[in-house]
Amino acid sequence: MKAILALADGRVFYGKALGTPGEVTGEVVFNTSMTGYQEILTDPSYAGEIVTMTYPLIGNYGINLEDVESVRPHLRGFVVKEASDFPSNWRSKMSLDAYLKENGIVGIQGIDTRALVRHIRDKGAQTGIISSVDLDPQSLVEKARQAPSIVGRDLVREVTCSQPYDWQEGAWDIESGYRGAVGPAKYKVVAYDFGIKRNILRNLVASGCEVKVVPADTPAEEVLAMNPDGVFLSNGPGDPEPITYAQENIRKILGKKPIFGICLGHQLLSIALGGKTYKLKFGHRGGNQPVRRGDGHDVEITSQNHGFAVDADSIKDIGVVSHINLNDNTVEGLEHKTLPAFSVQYHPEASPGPHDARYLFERFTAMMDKEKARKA
Ligand SMILES: NC(=O)CC[C@H](N)C(=O)O
Repeated sequence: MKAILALADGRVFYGKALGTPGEVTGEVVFNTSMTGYQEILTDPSYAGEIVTMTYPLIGNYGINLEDVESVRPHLRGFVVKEASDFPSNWRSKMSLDAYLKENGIVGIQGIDTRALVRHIRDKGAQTGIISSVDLDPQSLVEKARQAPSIVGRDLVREVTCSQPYDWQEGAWDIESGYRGAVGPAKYKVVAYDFGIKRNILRNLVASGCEVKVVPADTPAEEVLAMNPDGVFLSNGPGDPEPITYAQENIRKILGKKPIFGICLGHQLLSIALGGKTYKLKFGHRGGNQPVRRGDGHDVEITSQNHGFAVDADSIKDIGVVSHINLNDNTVEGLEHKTLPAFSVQYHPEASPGPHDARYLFERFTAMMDKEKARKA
């Protein structure tokens, strides 16, 4: 079945339908990871986005039931050069195409993804449309132009949980799968779910935390009444600016409990501190983003997925920029100058991606230890 990907600026790509036939609009972005497509599909941060994989063959190890970051795929559409019809892996349960169909995700394959990515890098990420039901390029470009932009929209409400819940799953092991906690929990953590990835929760459990996940709009008073040792701010989709309720809650928790934020959580913490965010030209999405730690020569290779960033100047009076992206010198981490609060723009839980930054979970537990000792 034929399919078309059309961009709002008029560029059109002709390919074949992948997954569910239909039509979707979203912000067209690209991810340079060579593997990890299951984690990418199920990362709620991709809500509202049409994700293009730059690696040319996707789906070759199939779909298993374990490598998921949430219950279902959240991205709007999926673009690949070639989807493998012959997955091969001991854990594989179905093909990529079957999984996309089962979850109602519209995709396209067989287009020149290199040309698409060069176009996005030159012109910037923009709204696009995938369709296998309307094959008129002009009509599709027009629909892409009419579709809502990702800027200024609250996408968090679409992905956050509706009720609080406890999380118990820990790290994965090749022999036994996901394990529970390794010993009795030392820390009580409340995690704000702005679109949380499961591997963050697993890392918290593996670091000795008992975790309660709460909906994105849970009032700070309720969180403080649970008397946690620390509060975690999760990743999530879209523009951080319109998520004002979260910024207000963070302001109320700041200084009362240690805070650790990842990605959207980092952006929300920065805004809560008086900082500003802006939209990057085409974002950072992939598993090999180089990040410099501190002022020295320590470099981490990191997993990233973000289209917005924190303006360095806007936070210089309240925070120290702890990490910098070496590709474009953008802010990748922030530490409050006086209060126990820090955050990173990238993904230390590394799902998918390298594990260089796992130490940040220990930094959080060390911060909670210090606070406990100070209050004892
Ligand atoms: N992974 C994330 O949390 C992404 C944060 C935000 N939605 C951005 O695109 O910048």
